[in-house]
This record gives sequence, C-alpha cells and structure tokens, in this order.
Amino acid sequence: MKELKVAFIGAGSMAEAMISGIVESGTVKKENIYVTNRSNLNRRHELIRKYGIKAMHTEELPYEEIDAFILAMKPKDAEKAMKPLKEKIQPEQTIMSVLAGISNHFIEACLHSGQQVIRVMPNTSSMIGESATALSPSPNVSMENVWMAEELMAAIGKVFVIKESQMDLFTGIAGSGPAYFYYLMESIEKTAEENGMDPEMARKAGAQTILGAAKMMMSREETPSQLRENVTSPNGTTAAGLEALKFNGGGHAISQAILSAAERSKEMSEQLQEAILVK
Ligand SMILES: NC(=O)C1=CN([C@@H]2O[C@H](COP(=O)(O)OP(=O)(O)OC[C@H]3O[C@@H](n4cnc5c(N)ncnc54)[C@H](O)[C@@H]3O)[C@@H](O)[C@H]2O)C=CC1
Ligand SMILES: O=C(O)[C@@H]1CCC=N1
Repeated sequence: MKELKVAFIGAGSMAEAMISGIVESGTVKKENIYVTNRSNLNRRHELIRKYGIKAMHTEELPYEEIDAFILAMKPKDAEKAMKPLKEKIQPEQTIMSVLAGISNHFIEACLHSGQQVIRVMPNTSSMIGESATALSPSPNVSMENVWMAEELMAAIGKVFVIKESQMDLFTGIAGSGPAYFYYLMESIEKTAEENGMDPEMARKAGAQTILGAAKMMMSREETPSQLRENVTSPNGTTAAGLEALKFNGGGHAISQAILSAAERSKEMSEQLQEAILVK
C-alpha cells in the first residue's frame, strides 16, 4: 500500500483534506501522492510546502505510473476534465471520484469501457482522519481494487461500503453533514455572546459537548433515545430545552436538511444525464 501512487485531479479543499489525512496516517508515502490543477501555481507550491507531496499542472502528471486517480474538481468541471484524462489512462487504472451527484455510470461513459470506477463520498473531517466516507464500486471493479480503495479511505476515517442508490442520502447525512454541526455551533456561539458569555469559551464547551455525545454514541450500547433520556430529568433543564427544540421544529429541520441535500445530489446527476442525452 505504501508504494501505491495516488493522483488527485483538482487541488481544492476536499483534495487537501484527504491529502492531509493520508499523509498524517502514513498509509501512502508522501512522495507517491500527486495533486494537479490547471493554473494556480501558488496553490501547488502551498500544497508541496505543507505536505511534502508532488504538485503539478494536470498535463505534467506521469499518468502511466499512477495506480489510482482521485477526481476532486467541482462536478460542473468533471466532463471537461475527463476528456484529456481518457487519452492518457488505461482501463485497468482505478478512478475514484469524490464528486457529489456524479454517478459511476457517467464517469464510465466519459472514460474507457471497463474502466475501474469507484464513487466515494468523504467529508472535510478527512483533514484529521475523522471522515465518514462512503464507497460504492461500479459492478465491474475487481475485489483487489475495492480493498485498495477501502484501505486508502480508512486512512481518512471510517469507511462504509454502500449501494450507489444510497449515495445521495449518504451525501445528505455525512458529506454535507459537518456543515450542519458548524451551523449549530454558530448558533451556540451567537447565543452565548448575546447573553454575555465569552464566545471562545462557548465554542470550546460546545465542541467538547458534541465530541462527548459522538463518543458516547460510538462506544455505548444505548440508543440515541436512551442516551437522551439519561440526560433528561423530569421537569428539569433538559426537558425545557428539548421542548423548545421540538416546538421550534429542530428534528424536522435536520430531516429537511438531509433530504434537501440528497435531493440536490440526485438533481445534479439527472442534469448531467440530460446533458449527455442532448449531445
Ligand atoms: N467540500 C466538501 O466538503 C466536499 C466536496 N466533495 C466534492 O469534492 C469536489 C471538490 O470540492 P472542493 O474541493 O470543495 O472544490 P474546490 O473548488 O475547492 O476545488 C476544485 C479544484 O479543482 C480544480 N480543477 C477544476 N477543473 C480541473 C481540471 N480540469 N483539472 C484539474 N483541476 C481542476 C480547481 O482548480 C480547484 O483546485 C466536488 O466535486 C465536491 O462535490 C465531496 C465531499 C465533501
Ligand atoms: O456542497 C457540496 O456540493 C459538497 C458535496 C458534499 C459536501 N460538499
């Protein structure tokens, strides 16, 4: 695994989060990690300096040496990025795509017949090895390549192998999910500040509370409902807080956030599918 050569096409925030997690874990040698973009030279220098990896213009990549390419551009740029890629790769080379709403079928259609394509949905907590990452291989992908992808993604957090039909929902829960918690924290800080508490302190206390609750859910046998009940004394403070949360649509808001993100992911796939049919 250490000898594996991995190339990120696209040098944005998701590529950096994954590179950081992989380099930190030592799963792949940093000199075997490549990242490319089309024009931003400063960004390439920044990534070389921070992680000791190789960064270059997309055309300069040693394509034949790469075992796994990770597509990490915006979904709108995918088709344009794959045209030159097709000419430079072989069907046996693995393509992992982190692009929201872009199906394995679409990627295969843009590349070679029989291309080894694996759809992946990480999140930005990859940066510290704490992503919740879904992985969904195309049916023709070899077991060796699925294992390779699982091992590589394990470097950035927990891995879940799922059916591609569940990818939109997984994106709504875990791909976009960190943003919901950051938004929650923004509300915590704002409330603390408006009521005279130091927002820095509120951030630390709030983050520790989220971390503690997450660790409880991952290490204890109790369900989230049981854990919630354990916090809630009859007629106490938590009961009052939860009542306000329910009255103000807290549960419904979370459910709607997940479903709207999933719907957007599905819509993005459909729009691309239509664009292919029009051509
Ligand atoms: N940001 C997030 O939390 C997550 C993002 N994703 C997916 O990751 C992908 C990238 O997202 P971000 O990093 O946030 O975007 P970003 O805009 O920060 O980065 C995109 C990068 O791709 C580069 N690029 C565009 N076309 C290219 C081409 N033809 N060849 C090489 N490089 C090219 C751009 O220069 C830029 O460096 C998206 O498809 C998104 O759906 C998936 C999971 C989570
Ligand atoms: O907002 C987006 O489209 C990307 C995909 C999941 C998280 N960020």
